[in-house]
Amino acid sequence: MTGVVVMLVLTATVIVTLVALVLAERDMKSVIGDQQYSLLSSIAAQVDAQIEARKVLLASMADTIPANAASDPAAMQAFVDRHPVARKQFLNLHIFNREGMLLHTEGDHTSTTRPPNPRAREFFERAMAAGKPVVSLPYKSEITGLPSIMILHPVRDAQGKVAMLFGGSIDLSNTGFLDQIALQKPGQTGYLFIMTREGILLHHPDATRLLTHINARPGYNRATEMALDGFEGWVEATNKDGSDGIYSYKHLASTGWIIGARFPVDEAFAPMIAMRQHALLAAAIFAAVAGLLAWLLIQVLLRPLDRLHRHIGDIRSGSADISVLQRRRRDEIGGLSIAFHELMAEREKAQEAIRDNESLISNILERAPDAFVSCENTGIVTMWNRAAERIFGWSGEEAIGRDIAELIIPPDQRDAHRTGMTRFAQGGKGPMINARVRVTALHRDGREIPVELSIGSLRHGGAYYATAFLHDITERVEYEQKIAASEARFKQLARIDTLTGIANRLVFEEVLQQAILRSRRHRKPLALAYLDIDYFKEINDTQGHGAGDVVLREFAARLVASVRASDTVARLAGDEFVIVFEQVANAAEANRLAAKIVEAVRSPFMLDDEQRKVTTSMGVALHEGDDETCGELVARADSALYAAKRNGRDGYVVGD
Ligand SMILES: Nc1nc2c(ncn2[C@@H]2O[C@H](COP(=O)(O)OP(=O)(O)OP(=O)(O)O)[C@@H](O)[C@H]2O)c(=O)[nH]1
Repeated sequence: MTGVVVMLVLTATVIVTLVALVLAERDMKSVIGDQQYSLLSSIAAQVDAQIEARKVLLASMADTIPANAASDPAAMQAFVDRHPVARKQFLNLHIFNREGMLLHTEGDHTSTTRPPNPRAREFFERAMAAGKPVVSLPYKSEITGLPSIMILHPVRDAQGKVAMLFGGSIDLSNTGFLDQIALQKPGQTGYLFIMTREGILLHHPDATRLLTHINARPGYNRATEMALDGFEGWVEATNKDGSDGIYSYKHLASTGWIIGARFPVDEAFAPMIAMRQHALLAAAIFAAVAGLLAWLLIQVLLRPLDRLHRHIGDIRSGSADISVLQRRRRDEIGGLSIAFHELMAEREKAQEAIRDNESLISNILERAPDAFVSCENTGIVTMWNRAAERIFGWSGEEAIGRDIAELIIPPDQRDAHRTGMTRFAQGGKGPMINARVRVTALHRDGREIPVELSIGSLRHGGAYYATAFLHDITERVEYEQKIAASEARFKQLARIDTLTGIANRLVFEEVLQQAILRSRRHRKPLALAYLDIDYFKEINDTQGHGAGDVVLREFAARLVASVRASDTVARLAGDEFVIVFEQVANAAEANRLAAKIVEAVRSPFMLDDEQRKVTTSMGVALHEGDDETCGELVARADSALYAAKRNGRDGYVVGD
């Protein structure tokens, strides 16, 4: 954070400095340009003044020039000698006739009578027409070979007619005419130059370019084009060598020439660049100092926060308790300490509650009546309570850290167990999770124990655990087995007549129904016999109920012994019995069977070592595959029985 603050201070300082520099440089450039143009205007005024002064000088001399000066060199010489100033101001003084023929030259004492060239001719005519001094176009001096100009003044005779032309030539390089200009060049590397409005250079630091056109060099300079178009003022432009400069242009009032100045940007802005470097350096130093101060300030401000941080670390490591927090401070740190103290106090309380809960849960699990086992998803046991020790025979110490499969899973179930654990480890729940199932577990001694298993899954500390309650149901299974055996006996009992041991009414009804169906299917008749012991009540009454029971048992036994195994003998109630004969060929066979049974009963019964004659009456009904119901068949057999009774008992009747 401190670094961020320092960086912010540094960045802000640099940005402010750069913005200030950009604004200052823009203003400074404007100042330099304006200054440059002012200087140039002043120089232009000086040049104008120099030309005007020479014009005036020439005019004043022309007024006093001797009339014979053109024809008498001595007179001309004497005249010039009387004007030493003119000798200094002009390279040569000349006298021309009206046709432009040079009549006399003073200075180098050479003379020529050559007629003027067309350009000179035009210049002479202009001078004569003007009637006042005029300045020539620049030309190359025949004497010096240097750029020169000439001021020409018409000289009039007594009649006011132009008698001759008086001229003074000026060497633009050597007469000191422009020396002052050169001295006022901008900076060290800047320079001044003069060109005609057509672009012919009259003055330039590069002497080879004199009297050549400014655009004789290939390339383009926007400032030059602007100047040739009449621009006055200053402008920033790139020259033909690719170098930037500030260009100023001013037109001379006297000649229309353009005086220009070039000030290279490198030099013009050198102070500004230096100032920029100084400013940036100063800004950097300022920023560094400000950043350092900010850092120190932050350190001081953060010291209490550091202390708080240290205290929190001590509290976390356990080397201090929450009382070390400085809650008396009346600042933000104090507020933070109070809030943190409260938070820690609440946390400690919550942790204590969690510990209590964990201890309670641990105790509950440890003392649970059922075995509680937890294991990692690899099967390694992590918890094993007392009930697990008791039920499976392994102590907690022995079991924890071992594979649950080795401890309690019967060998034939281990493959299935491992498949389930692998699926659990891969995140799948499997059908066993959250289900209550009855399985077999293994005791340490090899016994298989039936258990009721409830498996759950638990995520703790980023890992998944399988948890299981195993309830030993050995006693329940034994009890259930006993109940099942008892119930089986009770069915059995429900289907047997307890006194005689033969089928009861329930079985009879089932058997009859099935027999009728079979009879219809196989188209074989069946016979139903309905029997009743004759005068049975009398036996009970005379010899007691026990003797009656003996008769009933013996009677049933004789019936069973008299029929085929596929036939069914049942006692309906009291002394009433029935026999279902399956696959009876016809009524004749039914008669034969009935006779055989009646005969079998006739043999005396042994009651209390006494013989007693017992007889039975029997009604038989034949069923031959029609739609007759069980009830209808029984009713027919019953009425046949009554018919037998009516016939005097101890006999049978086979019904229609
Ligand atoms: N000892 C004994 N007697 C029974 C039992 N069930 C019914 N009885 C008796 O059997 C007798 C049946 O008599 P009935 O069949 O009505 O009359 P019966 O004396 O046999 O006369 P008929 O049938 O007309 O020859 C009744 O006295 C019943 O109390 C039993 O399980 N044991």
